[in-house]
Amino acid sequence: MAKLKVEDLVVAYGAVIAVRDISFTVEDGEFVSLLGPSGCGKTTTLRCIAGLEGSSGGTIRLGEAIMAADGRDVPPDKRGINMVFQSYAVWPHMSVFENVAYGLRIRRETSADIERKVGEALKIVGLDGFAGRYGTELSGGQQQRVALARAVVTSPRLLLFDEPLSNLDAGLRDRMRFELVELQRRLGQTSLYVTHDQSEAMLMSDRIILMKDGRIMQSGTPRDLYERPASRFAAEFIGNANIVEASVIRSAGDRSAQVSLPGGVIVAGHFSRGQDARASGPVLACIRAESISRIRDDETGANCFDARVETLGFLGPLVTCSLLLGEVTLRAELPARRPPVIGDTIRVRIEPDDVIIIPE
Ligand SMILES: Nc1ncnc2c1ncn2[C@@H]1O[C@H](COP(=O)(O)OP(=O)(O)OP(=O)(O)O)[C@@H](O)[C@H]1O
Repeated sequence: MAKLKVEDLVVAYGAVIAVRDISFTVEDGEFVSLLGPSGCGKTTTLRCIAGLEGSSGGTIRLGEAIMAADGRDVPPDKRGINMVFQSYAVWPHMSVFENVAYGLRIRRETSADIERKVGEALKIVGLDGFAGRYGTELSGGQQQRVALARAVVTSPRLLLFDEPLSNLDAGLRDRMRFELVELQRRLGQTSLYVTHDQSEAMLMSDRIILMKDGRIMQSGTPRDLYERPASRFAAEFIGNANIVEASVIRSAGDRSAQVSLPGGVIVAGHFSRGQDARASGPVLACIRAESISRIRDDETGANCFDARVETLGFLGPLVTCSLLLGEVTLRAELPARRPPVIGDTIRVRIEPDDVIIIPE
């Protein structure tokens, strides 16, 4: 296992620049996700690290070794990196045992070692007892486990995942997310994971690198990105955010300010990096659906408002509704136990700390 260091990486396909000068590290044993919308360059970055795509500029280091520099790339089979694909890529004409043993046979390991290592890898992924089955005799989830066993059996220095769970049905995908992280933690395997699914990245990652148009927009722990989005893009991509055009009118100390929204004033207590609670002017206020709570009709204080219920949808434990506050419509999620009715005026509160001010 080793630390991955990517510096100023550029990948161009002719005139199309897929990755624009990005830098990041994945520490030894860390699980990091590249997250972003379709076409943002995450798969290209991953494939370039694997050596399946050439770099056009920048450096990729794994531990002390240089994998790519100045457009010169080490071949994929010399990198000590394994990759798990969305398509499983399990060979149907080979048994599970042979699928997993393949990388060890290429390395000319002894039969005894192959037997032992394949046995251990199949046990790790919960497939002991399946060694003799063929690829065609396995479910999608089982095939994905074979792909995982094949990836870990050679103890690579780095594991790469390209949307490995997106072909599985919702229930199995949920289970495999937890299993995969549990496996990664147990093996202490340095891992880089590509996904466009924000909840998957939030659930699984030590750190998330959020990409857009070939660039890194923000990186940090899932909590950092959720609580301190640095841009409208980050606020909208991660979690349920209402984004409202606003203007800081008066500072209320170093860490909070009064902010005017269409039809009202709200106290904001959270300022994203680069935003100063003392500076006035146009900004965006980010209010997450789950930070709006219903209170008693007679409650007063900072950020207590009357709101008219305009739409309502049942989500099981919660109802999702649009609320008209002043002239602003906000999406809120409220407990379903005592649901409001469309047309009701209800009293709500928004914690000042849950109002995040981001650059316009
Ligand atoms: N072989 C190629 N030739 C030309 N352009 C390419 C090639 N592969 C990718 N691109 C372009 O590079 C950009 C980044 O693509 P990439 O596949 O890395 O995005 P992505 O974020 O992984 O998207 P997705 O989630 O849809 O796979 C896109 O604009 C894509 O059209």
